[in-house]
Amino acid sequence: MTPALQFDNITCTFVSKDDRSQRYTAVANTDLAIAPGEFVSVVGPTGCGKSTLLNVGAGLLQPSSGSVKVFGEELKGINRRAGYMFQAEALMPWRSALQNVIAGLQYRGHEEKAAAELGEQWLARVGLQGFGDRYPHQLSGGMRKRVALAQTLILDPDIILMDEPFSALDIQTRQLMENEVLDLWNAKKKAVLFITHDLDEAIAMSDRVIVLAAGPGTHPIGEFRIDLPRPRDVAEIRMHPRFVELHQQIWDVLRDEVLKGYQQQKRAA
Ligand SMILES: Nc1ncnc2c1ncn2[C@@H]1O[C@H](COP(=O)(O)OP(=O)(O)OP(=O)(O)O)[C@@H](O)[C@H]1O
Repeated sequence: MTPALQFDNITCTFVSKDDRSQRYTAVANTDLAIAPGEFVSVVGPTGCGKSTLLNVGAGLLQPSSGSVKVFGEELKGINRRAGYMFQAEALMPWRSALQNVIAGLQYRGHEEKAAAELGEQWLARVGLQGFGDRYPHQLSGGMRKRVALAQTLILDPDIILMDEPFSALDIQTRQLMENEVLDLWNAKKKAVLFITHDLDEAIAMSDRVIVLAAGPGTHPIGEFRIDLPRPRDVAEIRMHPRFVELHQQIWDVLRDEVLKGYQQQKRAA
């Protein structure tokens, strides 16, 4: 089957922050393929290159070498078949929740009334019925994330790219959001590339977990199929004996990389 998103031998180098005459290789020779409908998480130590990889998949960053294919076609420019959700707040503070949700439809030239109707449906789907006229500052952090989720999914992307979308939330809200994402994903089965440094979150959500090495030159060093039953409740699945087993196996690979990443950050500080 043609992958929804395929990274072929991706390398990304940047001008080094410490010495501008040097280049820093963030990602090196990375291959990764995500099947249509597959939920793949990428975990790795802080600063290893997870976001860099996601930005390459989004078409926001041109790799130094290698190529990205989207449903078999070479990606040039922005990945229009993908929707994104980033860690940082992405809502426009001057727009109401509804106007934020339908922003992408408006940019694509959809008719206003139909867009607003669909927007209301999506607000209801993420549990925000009746909140459409609130502005971002009038919503809690969890509600703002729900608006951002609706804003991404309303465009019905074939690929969803998420970069630690819930890391700023408290644990209960986070688990609620994770379950909501899983429910929505279960209903439509899109390809998901989910970046996180939280191994529990990665296992609970995914079909497959990829472990990246500490930088420089990060690349996948482990790949684990998550053969846990679905549908899953992210809080309950953590008690499953197979979850504990998988966690142990993946942590065995990830632990050393996290330690290396930590040492590097200490040296850089
Ligand atoms: N535009 C850039 N210019 C220079 N260096 C960069 C640039 N973007 C990323 N880097 C460097 O590349 C490395 C990887 O960064 P990246 O943000 O991809 O890591 P990450 O794994 O997502 O980190 P975190 O887990 O902290 O979010 C870091 O050392 C970062 O400083």
